[in-house]
Amino acid sequence: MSEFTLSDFSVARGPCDVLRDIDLTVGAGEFVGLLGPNGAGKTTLMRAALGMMPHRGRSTLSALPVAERARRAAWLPQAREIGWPISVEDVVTLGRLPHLARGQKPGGADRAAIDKALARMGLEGFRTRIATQLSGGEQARVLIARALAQDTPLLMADEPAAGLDPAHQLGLMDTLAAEAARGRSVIASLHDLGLAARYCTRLVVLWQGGIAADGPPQEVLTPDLLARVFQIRAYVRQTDDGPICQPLGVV
Ligand SMILES: Nc1ncnc2c1ncn2[C@@H]1O[C@H](COP(=O)(O)OP(=O)(O)OP(=O)(O)O)[C@@H](O)[C@H]1O
Repeated sequence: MSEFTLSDFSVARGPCDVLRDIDLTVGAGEFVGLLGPNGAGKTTLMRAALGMMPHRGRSTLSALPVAERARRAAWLPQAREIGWPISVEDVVTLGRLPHLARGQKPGGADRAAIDKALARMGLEGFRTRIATQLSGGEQARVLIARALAQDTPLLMADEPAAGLDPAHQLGLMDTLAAEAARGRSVIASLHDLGLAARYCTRLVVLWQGGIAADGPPQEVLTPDLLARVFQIRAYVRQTDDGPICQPLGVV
């Protein structure tokens, strides 16, 4: 089942098209790593697809009424700062708002989703902490937990691993992969090609306004693509632990 489709999708920022005539469909169970050098349009694609930015062409998400969109897609933006001095539990509870009628209090199913999201991000001991008093990486984990608690068929995340320590990066990628394996669609922009190769079921590479490559990691991360798009050479191997991609140098 397709959770998300873009057709003839173009986005202008300033006088130029950043994305031109993109066609992309993401199905249930896919964990898509959205790759591309700085400025390739990864954030633009996700924000415009969600209807947060004007675009031409069609996005099945932005076509939905706002309330329905929030039940279909959770969004984790690149900026990870939490603005209000409220508890971690209250921040994560905000993820349940799309499922509540106006003025309705969270019920048993909401509490269960909140508890599960806190546990997935290793935040049970942080419940009552004031979110603004946490470290940058801890705040990032709280916002990821909020997106998980939203419990939507689609999860879109802009550089979710940025700022996390190695154990929490791996834990996060395990979590996102598990969400996809359970039938959700996950789209995450990533700069870490190693994490992308290891965890994503599919990589979509944006470059020069279009899709330069789209497929399983081992088919996408070729020496030619790495040199042409990323200007790097890398060690890429299939191992018992999955594909490994370690950048080695600039070409
Ligand atoms: N307000 C703006 N006006 C004009 N151009 C913009 C504006 N915002 C972004 N851009 C340009 O749009 C292009 C795509 O930006 P975008 O943030 O989507 O890239 P990205 O792939 O997410 O980059 P990064 O990896 O650096 O986060 C960039 O060239 C950027 O300079």
